[in-house]
Amino acid sequence: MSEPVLRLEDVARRYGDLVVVEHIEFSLRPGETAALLGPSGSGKSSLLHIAGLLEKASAGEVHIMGRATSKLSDAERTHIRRATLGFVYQFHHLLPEFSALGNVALPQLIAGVKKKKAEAEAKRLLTLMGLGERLEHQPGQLSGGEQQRTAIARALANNPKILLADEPTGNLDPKTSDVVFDALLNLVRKEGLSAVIATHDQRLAKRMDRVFVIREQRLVEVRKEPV
Ligand SMILES: Nc1ncnc2c1ncn2[C@@H]1O[C@H](COP(=O)(O)OP(=O)(O)OP(=O)(O)O)[C@@H](O)[C@H]1O
Repeated sequence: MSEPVLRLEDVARRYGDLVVVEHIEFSLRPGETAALLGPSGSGKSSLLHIAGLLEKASAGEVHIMGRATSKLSDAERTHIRRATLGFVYQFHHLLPEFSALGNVALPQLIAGVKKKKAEAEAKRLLTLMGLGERLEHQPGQLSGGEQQRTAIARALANNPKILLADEPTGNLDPKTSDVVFDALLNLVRKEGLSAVIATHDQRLAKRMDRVFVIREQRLVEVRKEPV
């Protein structure tokens, strides 16, 4: 069996006296996709932020590609995050003055990739997301679903190993949500990525390899049975 790309070991998140989650054990292998379900306020975003090294756990350890991260400096955590992780949020956070191509190329340019190569990769990803005809459109000229597909392409632009998505279709109508979710899963599988996707939508969750739910501060694997 291959080593997990992501492992949470006895992780807890507390805010003062409020225990959001505790004793969280989770591991994800290369190429696996996992859905993260749970009622509003149960801690899905908190867990994704901890797994994505955006926040520190109150207790426990986060291993990324086999490396324990809790004792690393902020700079080292940022380095691992940029090299290994891609993020998609409910709201796309695209830069309005840049084209779709520019938005997807930008993280690569920041990482030091040459402009021509960055734009070629941006074009490849946007085309895979069905936006080959929309490369020069600015976010304001794109539909909500197209904006979110651009944000997904941007999350994959630095060739991450793990995609972390927080309600990536939560802001879309059901039909658009299906189209965007399909595009997301297809791209994740084609690129051989692992992914954790927080969602309220059990129907979408069932299309992932594994299904987890946060219940009474704990993470429970429910697989594909009804939650
Ligand atoms: N910075 C903070 N300070 C205090 N409490 C916080 C903070 N951030 C989150 N919380 C609390 O932690 C709990 C979990 O929040 P979180 O955003 O992780 O839940 P969620 O499952 O993602 O919710 P939703 O589905 O509504 O986005 C909530 O009760 C929230 O109020």
